[in-house]
Amino acid sequence: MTSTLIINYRNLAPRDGELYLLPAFYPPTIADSYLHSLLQNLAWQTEKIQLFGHWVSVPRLMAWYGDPGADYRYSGVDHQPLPWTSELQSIRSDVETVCQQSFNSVLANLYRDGKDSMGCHADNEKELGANPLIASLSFGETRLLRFRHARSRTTLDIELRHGDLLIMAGALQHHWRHELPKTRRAKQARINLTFRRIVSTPTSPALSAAR
Ligand SMILES: O=C(O)CCC(=O)C(=O)O
Ligand SMILES: [Fe+2]
Repeated sequence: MTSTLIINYRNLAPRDGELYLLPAFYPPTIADSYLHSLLQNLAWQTEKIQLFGHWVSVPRLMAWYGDPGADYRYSGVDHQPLPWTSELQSIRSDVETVCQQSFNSVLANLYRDGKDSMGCHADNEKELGANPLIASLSFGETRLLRFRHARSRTTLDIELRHGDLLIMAGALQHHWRHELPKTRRAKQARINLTFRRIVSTPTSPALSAAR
């Protein structure tokens, strides 16, 4: 499954997982048009999470699209996907071709400026299966994604630019966490689309309550 990636691209992770960067997967003119239409057309929402008993807004906007039933739990909340837009479907198909894997959902993040961010986490939810391949597309402002190796504390910084595709695969989510730090440098908006494959969904209230 990841074999063509291994053959064609250099693995940027020094150990314990796979990380491939395909710079300018979309050339600037195409990336420009996606940036503008996704900004306009996706159902951007503020998510609230419970932190020490208080509800707080996460510092970014989000939207969740996918096949019916591809429910996903993030920020401690179960989410039902919105139906695919034709634009997201066409992007998905481009990403599937290079990844040689199908995706049934996409999480869209909008970082309005450098004050928006994402905290350190691993995409290791049960719904994603053991070694998920996650394809992450960037549009707009350049932002830094920082990986931290759990045991050695090694960090790995990757600059993500307009049109870049980053692929996380293998055992990466078991050993590394990642975050998108705030920065004073970023003035413009950045959109990130992370394509995922949900392999199992909560089937009973007991199961979803247990996670
Ligand atoms: O914005 C990014 O590049 C990271 C997004 C991310 O890690 C996620 O959605 O899980
Ligand atoms: Fe992530």
